[in-house]
Amino acid sequence: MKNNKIFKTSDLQKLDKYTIENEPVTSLDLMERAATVFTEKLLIFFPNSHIFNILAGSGNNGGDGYVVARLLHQKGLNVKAFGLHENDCLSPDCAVNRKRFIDMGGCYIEVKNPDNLQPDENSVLVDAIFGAGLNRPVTGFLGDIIHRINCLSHPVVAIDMPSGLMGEDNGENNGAIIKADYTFTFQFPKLAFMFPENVVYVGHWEVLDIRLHPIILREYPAAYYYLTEEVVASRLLIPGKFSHKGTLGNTLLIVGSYSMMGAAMLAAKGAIRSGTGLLSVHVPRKLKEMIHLSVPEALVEVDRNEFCFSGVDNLSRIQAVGIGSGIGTSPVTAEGIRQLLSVWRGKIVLDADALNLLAADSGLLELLPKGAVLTPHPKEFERLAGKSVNDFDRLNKLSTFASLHQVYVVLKGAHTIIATPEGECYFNMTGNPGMAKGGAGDVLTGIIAALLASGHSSLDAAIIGVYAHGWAGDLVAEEQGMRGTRAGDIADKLGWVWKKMETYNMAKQR
Ligand SMILES: NC(=O)C1=CN([C@@H]2O[C@H](COP(=O)(O)OP(=O)(O)OC[C@H]3O[C@@H](n4cnc5c(N)ncnc54)[C@H](OP(=O)(O)O)[C@@H]3O)[C@@H](O)[C@H]2O)[C@@H](O)CC1
Ligand SMILES: Nc1ncnc2c1ncn2[C@@H]1O[C@H](COP(=O)(O)OP(=O)(O)O)[C@@H](O)[C@H]1O
Ligand SMILES: [K+]
Repeated sequence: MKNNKIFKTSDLQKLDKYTIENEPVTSLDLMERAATVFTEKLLIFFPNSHIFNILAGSGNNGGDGYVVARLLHQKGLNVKAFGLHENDCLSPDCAVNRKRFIDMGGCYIEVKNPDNLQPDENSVLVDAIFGAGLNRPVTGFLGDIIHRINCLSHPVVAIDMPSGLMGEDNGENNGAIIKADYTFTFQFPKLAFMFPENVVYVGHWEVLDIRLHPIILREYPAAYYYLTEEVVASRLLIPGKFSHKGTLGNTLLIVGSYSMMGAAMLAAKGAIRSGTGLLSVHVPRKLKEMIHLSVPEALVEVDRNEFCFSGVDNLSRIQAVGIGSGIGTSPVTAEGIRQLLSVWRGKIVLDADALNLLAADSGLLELLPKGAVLTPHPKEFERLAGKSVNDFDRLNKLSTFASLHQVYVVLKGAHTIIATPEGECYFNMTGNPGMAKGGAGDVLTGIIAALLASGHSSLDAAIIGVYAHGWAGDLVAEEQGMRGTRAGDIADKLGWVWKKMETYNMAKQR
């Protein structure tokens, strides 16, 4: 798990230095390696383009740009490099590579005035002005250049980072930032790529492996991680030959109210597809038949109240509770939750209205068992933790909230974030906008509850559940497109996802 780290861009120099000293490799060769994988990727995305204009700054990002220019030139492609240097103070590797490009007859144009930047028609622009070395907002000459590039209609591909974007916090970044269509970044995704507000700059991004030293990647600390199939699948518990419904956990879902019955069914469908031995669904009396009909495998437990949740009596055979989807926020339900949290110290996942009730009464928050999993979307999280000024601020609030209350918080979004009480955050990489539909979150609650009941820790249930849910959504989108994706389809595809993870897991064990 610890290998998929999102380091800070300011740590990059140390990772770089360690690699250079211990591989060993010269910094020039490392630059050559990085620019080579970038060029390969560029040509996959633009195989039929013959005109490339490289926009090169004065640091090592610019150095990469000059190497890319040389490699494209060597392939016989039409390349022009624009030198965007405020003075002639280039980094040593940038200077060497600019010279190499010019010496081999490459077309080099030095731009001293933004108006003189005239890219070729139909060219692909490669942004190599700034990368990870950016340490202040871009203004002045280079700011004007960036504004000018953003007004053009050419496709823009950024090397490592869109120039002007800080790796982490852009809250106070009022400088110019390149709006790239693609960003091919080195070794690990940068934290800023995870934030919705930066998608306009980063575009579609991919990580390129430039083989920084494996020891430093493993040892160097990070607080942020991203999820991959390998790390997620390895956490999934596989039922043994002699497992039976009694050993695979009994999940209790407390879901639904008279006006929100669909949420109950979707959560139940998510759970029943996620390996729980038994599923009990606690619903108001009015919903009893619907659960029987839509999820016949579930045991249905009926609330004393006809229309909404008001309390549970017997939790003795339950391994995990999932509560919230469609329960409403009536005072009766708030009292029911208080009663539940006063007695239940085991595994629990809380979603939707359960979170809204916690937000309305901090006394309830204090009753949460240690290690509870909360699955808010951004609005629900705002109710719990207050407004955030930007995405980076929200991330900090998320971490603080998880540590303060000793809970795992799953902040749902395009890159759902799982924040732990220890201050770590895991970013999910599966899922697609087709999942932005009512009910998708209810399915997730069911999945996480079932994973908790079947023996997974809170962290593993959250990580596996989020990843699997997004993957199932991707499979649905592949088959029938994003527009037609329904929340229920996500639940139906889960079987495939578990099968793939189990196969992966078993192949690893062999
Ligand atoms: N290990 C890896 O992953 C590898 C990384 N490689 C590549 O190196 C890139 C990082 O290179 P880099 O450190 O030279 O920084 P880069 O972004 O080119 O900036 C240059 C200089 O600009 C300055 N500056 C900062 N902000 C400014 C501003 N607003 N306006 C004006 N000036 C500003 C600042 O210097 P200062 O002015 O502070 O002295 C800074 O040092 C990385 O993104 C990747 O492409 C690969 O080649 C090999 C392996
Ligand atoms: N653009 C997106 N990319 C990936 N996943 C998404 C996207 N939009 C929404 N999702 C996922 O869909 C689910 C929506 O959940 P939620 O907002 O709680 O909906 P509901 O409450 O209606 O069930 C979350 O798991 C979220 O991560
Ligand atoms: K760049």
